[in-house]
Amino acid sequence: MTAEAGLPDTLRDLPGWAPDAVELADLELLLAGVYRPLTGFLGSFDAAMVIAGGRLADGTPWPVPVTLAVPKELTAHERLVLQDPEGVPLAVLKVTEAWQDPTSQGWRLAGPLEPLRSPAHGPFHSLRRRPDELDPVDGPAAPAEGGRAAGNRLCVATREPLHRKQLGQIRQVAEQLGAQVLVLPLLSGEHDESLVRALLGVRKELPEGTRIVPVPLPPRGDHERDLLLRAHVAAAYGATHLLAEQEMEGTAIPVVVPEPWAYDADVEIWRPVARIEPDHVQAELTAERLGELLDAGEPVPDWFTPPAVAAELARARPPKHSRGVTVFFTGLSGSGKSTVARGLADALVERGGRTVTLLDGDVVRRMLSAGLTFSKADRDLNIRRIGFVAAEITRHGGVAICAPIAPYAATRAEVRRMVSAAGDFILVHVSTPLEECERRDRKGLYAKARAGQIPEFTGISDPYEVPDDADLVLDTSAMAPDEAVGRVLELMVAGGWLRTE
Ligand SMILES: Nc1ncnc2c1ncn2[C@@H]1O[C@H](COP(=O)(O)OS(=O)(=O)O)[C@@H](OP(=O)(O)O)[C@H]1O
Ligand SMILES: Nc1ncnc2c1ncn2[C@@H]1O[C@H](COP(=O)(O)OP(=O)(O)O)[C@@H](O)[C@H]1O
Repeated sequence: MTAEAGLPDTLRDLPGWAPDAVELADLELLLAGVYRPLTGFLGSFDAAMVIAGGRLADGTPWPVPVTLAVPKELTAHERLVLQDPEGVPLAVLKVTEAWQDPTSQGWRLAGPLEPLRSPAHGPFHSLRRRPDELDPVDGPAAPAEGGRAAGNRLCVATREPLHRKQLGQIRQVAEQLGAQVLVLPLLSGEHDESLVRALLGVRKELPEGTRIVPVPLPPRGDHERDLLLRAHVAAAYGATHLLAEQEMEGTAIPVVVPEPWAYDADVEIWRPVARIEPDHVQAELTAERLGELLDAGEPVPDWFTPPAVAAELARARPPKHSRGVTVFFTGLSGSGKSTVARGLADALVERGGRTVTLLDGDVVRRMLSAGLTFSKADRDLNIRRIGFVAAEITRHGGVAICAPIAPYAATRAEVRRMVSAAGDFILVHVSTPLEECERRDRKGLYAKARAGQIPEFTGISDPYEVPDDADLVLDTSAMAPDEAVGRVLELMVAGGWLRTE
């Protein structure tokens, strides 16, 4: 793969590489100066020091390894063009080190970056700002009661919408610090538009002059290091304080933990708990209860969150009966996947109210995956393709029914992750024993496999990893097809994906 035409001649012959989503976010932040003092991807020594002790090799605190994974073939080059997923060149990496990750053994490239152009798409791209594009904090805010510190900027870096409680807390802390507020919606690739819209929707509830600047910062899976990184990002954007839910030592700028607030149901107002009369009723809506309301399509109460936020919450997590869902059947050849999947698709179409797409194993092999073999690599690719299509169907609120063998647990888990980012996922293991499948031998394939005419035949000469995470297990040797379909429908009704008839 070489970089696209349109590049300066000197770069046109360089190899190109499209980093994954987290690396691209890192690239954008590196190029924008948000990750200063970092100017490129880390080498082995820096990465090891960061992982072990949260510091670069020169002792500078840095919380997360910012690294770039590449295939081994790309490790022999001195320069590499980094591209977005569509092949648009973003930067040139000047390779200073090719190294192998000691845990995964995967290859990494380190080195400084030379920007070519800024990544220029994604929802709300027009709101993005480099730190140097943000106005400096203008002097002291209009002085209120007594001496306020000059030039304070309070950063609220969030992956969640702000409800009435957080809005009250932010107003209180900003007032105490005399600070301008900077809200950084942290984009992770999932429901980003909803998050930004929900935050724009409450701008008028935030102190005047509040800025909202989306920043691509997917979570790293370690709460503490995530918070440390947020503090670095906030500092790069000129923040003097970071609002957080927990105290933390060693942050780039001080963390401010707001005092607890609650809803005083007697006077119908959110306020600091310390200011609520002891005999007044305090109300809260737990995350769990909020999820239940959204799943059931019930309104989120106005006392909890402004209507603009409630509307975005409902859009990001629609009621289950209209939320996209993938029903993924897995099992041996002849176990009954196609029969039950087809029966389920028919039953759903008959009930109405849902759009249904059936991605049967055999049909996919003729269409999406024509030409693929039954090697492990090709089976995995086949399942990933099915997962990609199912995730898109799910994202658009449809029901995707898939019925491949999908013999490998890790690949099924990958599909579960892809789909779950877009909606819901139900795994049905059609567990009909091999003897029964072989007895049925509808296509005569088992006989051929036993005769050695089909190498790598699942269950005979190729593995099938039995799922331990199935939401439903169906042994069709002991039930009629209608009953098997009925079981899946029951599960979908019980789970709220279908309304009771
Ligand atoms: N070697 C080998 N192993 C398993 N199956 C084989 C093989 N060769 C051909 N077939 C036929 O292909 C169907 C399975 O394709 P899948 O796409 O579902 O398989 S996989 O998920 O990619 O493993 C499967 O269809 P089903 O019987 O519907 O499962 C078989 O008919
Ligand atoms: N309860 C059942 N559910 C599904 N199939 C059944 C059942 N009982 C018998 N069968 C038969 O088993 C065979 C299963 O084939 P198929 O649905 O193509 O399986 P797969 O897609 O897993 O290869 C069909 O001939 C079907 O009629």
